Amino acid sequence: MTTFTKVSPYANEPFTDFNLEENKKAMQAAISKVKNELGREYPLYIGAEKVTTEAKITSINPGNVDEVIGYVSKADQPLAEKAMGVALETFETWKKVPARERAEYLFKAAALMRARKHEFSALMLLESGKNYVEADVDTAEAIDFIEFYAREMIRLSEINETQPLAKIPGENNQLTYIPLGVGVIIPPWNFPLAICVGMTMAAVVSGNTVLLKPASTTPVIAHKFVALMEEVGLPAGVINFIPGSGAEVGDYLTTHPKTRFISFTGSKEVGLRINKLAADTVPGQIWIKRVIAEMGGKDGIVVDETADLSAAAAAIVASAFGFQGQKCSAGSRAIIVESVYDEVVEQVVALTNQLQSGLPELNYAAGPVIDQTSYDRILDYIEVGKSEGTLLAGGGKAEGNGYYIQPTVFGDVSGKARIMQEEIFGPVLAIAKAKDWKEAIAMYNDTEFGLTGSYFSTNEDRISEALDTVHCGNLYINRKCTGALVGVHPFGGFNMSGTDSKAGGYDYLLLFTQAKLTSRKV
Ligand SMILES: NC(=O)c1ccc[n+]([C@@H]2O[C@H](COP(=O)([O-])OP(=O)(O)OC[C@H]3O[C@@H](n4cnc5c(N)ncnc54)[C@H](O)[C@@H]3O)[C@@H](O)[C@H]2O)c1
Ligand SMILES: N[C@@H](CCC=O)C(=O)O
Repeated sequence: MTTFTKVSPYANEPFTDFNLEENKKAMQAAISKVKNELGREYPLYIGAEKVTTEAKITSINPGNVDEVIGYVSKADQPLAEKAMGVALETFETWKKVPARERAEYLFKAAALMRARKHEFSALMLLESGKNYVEADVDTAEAIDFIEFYAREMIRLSEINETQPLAKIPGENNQLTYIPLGVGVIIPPWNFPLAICVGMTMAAVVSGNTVLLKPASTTPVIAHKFVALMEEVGLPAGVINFIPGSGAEVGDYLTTHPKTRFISFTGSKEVGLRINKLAADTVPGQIWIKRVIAEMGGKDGIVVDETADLSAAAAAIVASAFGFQGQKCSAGSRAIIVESVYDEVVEQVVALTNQLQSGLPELNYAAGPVIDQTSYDRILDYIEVGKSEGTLLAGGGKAEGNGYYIQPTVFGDVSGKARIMQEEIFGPVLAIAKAKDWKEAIAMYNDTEFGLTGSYFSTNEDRISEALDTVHCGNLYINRKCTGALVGVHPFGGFNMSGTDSKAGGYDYLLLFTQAKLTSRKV
């Protein structure tokens, strides 16, 4: 590669306005195109080899369970081992590719993804059950991650100029950020493009090679991204695509002596397991594995009596039910000061009752949840909720040939109730009453998680105290607790929400590098 893209200042990818008929039509056309391509087979990528296995993951549309999205080959341990060998070998050449050249592959990928934006969103919508806006936001975030990390790698490679070391006579000192080695990338299904792309690209642009094991419910959209990277000419073996069972392939690679780092986003249970397994050294291992683990949340919105109550109610509903509550940032709790409790709850219930369930491709506000396991778990939690609070909206299954659940609201829930403490990861909102704003903040802080939170108030002294005392990685004032933007709201949580890696922030790439100091006598 010789000619480089001119690098403009980073800016977020704009969202599509689906109120405009032309944009709605463009998305519908993309859905029709993608539907014509459903049911294909997809291979593993191990270096330059495309491997087809007999065992397959069948990916289905959660909103219409008779529709197969695709059949994806499935890696086992011998194939994972083969991919590890290729990734190790490729690392020896990839780590020597200059940072600017590595970034160039990302700029090309971002341009191509932007040109095919609705196609990516349409496939994601069919495979994961997102509506138009949610899918569009996910694709925009994927583009943002690519653009942002490409620029970040360039910045990091020039850091000697931007952050010079203190000078002493007789020495020339330099600090450079070099890659780690082979990493295992394990994304979740709920941001099946953005998080998969962000985690993979951060590792790769930093000079590492990776084994990408996508979530088993959304492997086809992950494949589309891997195929895009092949199209832009990323050398074979830099990204090895190995869908497979988390327990089988995941555990194998987590405990592998040559695994240098594991970048995981998913549930607390799996994150803690990876952290534990990775901490044990095995014969042949000469490093401490680095684990980046972004996990679950029990996020909440606190409303005091001085707040704009209508804005608070709208934010509660958007945060609780966007993508059916299947976001780590979902506001699954609301804690409201008693003097305005009834008024806010009344508005929340009215707004929730307006959310209609139906097929994502017809752009209903409320779509399906991801699979049978989630569906059963969420319905079980709804039954728990019926004994822990007052059912105010929803409360069971919704119509449709898929995993549809009514947006559900429980009121008068105690802070210690299971539905106030445990991540449900579905369209279930628990509301609690607090005697005053201080008690409300204390209730917000009383969980093992600490990912996102919002505080609604117009009182500056309280806002100032909330900024200090609400303990979470992403705290928002007078707005919803979902929707972090790359480069604007670096994202990651405290406590059992993970390692607070701050994806989309200026520290993120440091997690995929090690700093080397060289000192030369002159
Ligand atoms: N903090 C964040 O930034 C963030 C972002 C998105 C989702 N999440 C969390 O992710 C969860 C939902 O996603 P999910 O259902 O895909 O989570 P999950 O933990 O079930 O799975 C995540 C990934 O881990 C893999 N996996 C499963 N067992 C494994 C093992 N033993 N070893 C290695 N990998 C294994 C899965 O196949 C998948 O690819 C929620 O808890 C949500 O809050 C967190
Ligand atoms: N970054 C996303 C959440 C990612 C997890 O699911 C948000 O801010 O809403």
